[in-house]
Amino acid sequence: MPGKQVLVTGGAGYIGSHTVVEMVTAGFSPVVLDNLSNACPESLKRVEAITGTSIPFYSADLLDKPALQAIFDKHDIEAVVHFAGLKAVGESVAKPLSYYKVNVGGTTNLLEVMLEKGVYNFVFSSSATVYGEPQFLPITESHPAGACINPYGRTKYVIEEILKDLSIAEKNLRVVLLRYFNPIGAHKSGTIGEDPSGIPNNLLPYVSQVAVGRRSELSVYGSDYDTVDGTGVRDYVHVVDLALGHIAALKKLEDISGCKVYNLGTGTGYSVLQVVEAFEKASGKKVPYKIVDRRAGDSASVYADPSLAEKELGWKAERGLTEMCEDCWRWQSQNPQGFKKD
Ligand SMILES: NC(=O)c1ccc[n+]([C@@H]2O[C@H](COP(=O)([O-])OP(=O)(O)OC[C@H]3O[C@@H](n4cnc5c(N)ncnc54)[C@H](O)[C@@H]3O)[C@@H](O)[C@H]2O)c1
Ligand SMILES: CC(=O)N[C@H]1[C@@H](OP(=O)(O)OP(=O)(O)OC[C@H]2O[C@@H](n3ccc(=O)[nH]c3=O)[C@H](O)[C@@H]2O)O[C@H](CO)[C@@H](O)[C@@H]1O
Repeated sequence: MPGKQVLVTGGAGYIGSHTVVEMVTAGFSPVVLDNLSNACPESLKRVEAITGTSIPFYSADLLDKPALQAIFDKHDIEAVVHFAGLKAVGESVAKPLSYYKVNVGGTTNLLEVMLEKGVYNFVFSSSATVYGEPQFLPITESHPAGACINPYGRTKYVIEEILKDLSIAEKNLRVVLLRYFNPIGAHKSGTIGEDPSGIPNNLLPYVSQVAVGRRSELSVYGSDYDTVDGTGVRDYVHVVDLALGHIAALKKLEDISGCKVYNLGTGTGYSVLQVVEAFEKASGKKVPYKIVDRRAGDSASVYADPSLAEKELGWKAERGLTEMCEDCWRWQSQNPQGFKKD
């Protein structure tokens, strides 16, 4: 559906902003909704600079139904790519109601408005977190899901189930659920990237903030796992590859019915120490670290079988770990304080 308008919720955020760039390149017309609770308007200004296109933007909340209705009234929306939501695992344990309200309630609001306005194409940001502790590797889409270990993960699983139920009840509805593994990296320009507020929870933002001098050393959570060097193994996927996965999903919506589920990962796992080494090489900076206790809820190894996405979406991650680290470093070194204070 090139040329058609696509509502991108959370489009000012990390994955959303990269996806908006690729949507414009692919000929779609994104319309962004974001309440800026975890993003800066600057990110969209930079997306506009990269693409040379003006992007319609609404500073609105998913929980504000009239605001959602007004956007659908103003634009001829053909599909929705739904990134908006809360994503901090620790915060979800402390504030589960906020997570259920925003992630689940926000999504049901959005779906109600879509159906009311006759919009039936939906792509959802899910997560490998829905698989819980891996029972086998690599993880295929048929791996059992739902045994999530935190409220954030449960909101993703609940939303997936809602979408499956709804796509049975609403015969016109077409849904693609994308289960991301570990998105890292940044756009080649180095002008957009991941900009976490506060102390980063995830590995790459922490490593890059150590490399740029914002933090003194990395804590490596455990070195006694049954992995190549004892540290945790994950499937890191370049955010631009991930963004391209959404383009493939949007195109797929044209020829499916019901709800389809795809893993988006590379299929290769790297340990924490392998990532640190690759980042040091890419940045030319030392990343001091200390080994500490395991983090509660962490698995030894998690990586995808991404072959279904290749077969059915024609999508395959093309960018390797070196490129992910180089691009992450370009963003971090050009924007040491993220979007806010340069
Ligand atoms: N980054 C990851 O590692 C990862 C992994 C798996 C899944 N996901 C999912 O992908 C999506 C995007 O993740 P991201 O890393 O880009 O996160 P992000 O926080 O950068 O982006 C989410 C965006 O949603 C906006 N938002 C939050 N609540 C909102 C609300 N009530 N109304 C309107 N906008 C709201 C935020 O301001 C932010 O810009 C999320 O749904 C996340 O759960 C992320
Ligand atoms: C238990 C937990 O929080 N899991 C979340 C974490 O996954 P996940 O654990 O896969 O991703 P992270 O980036 O947090 O961690 C990757 C690897 O690096 C290690 N590591 C991480 C940070 C650090 O400072 N030091 C360190 O050693 C971890 O132990 C892990 O082995 O982020 C995902 C993306 O937001 C969420 O979907 C997961 O629910």
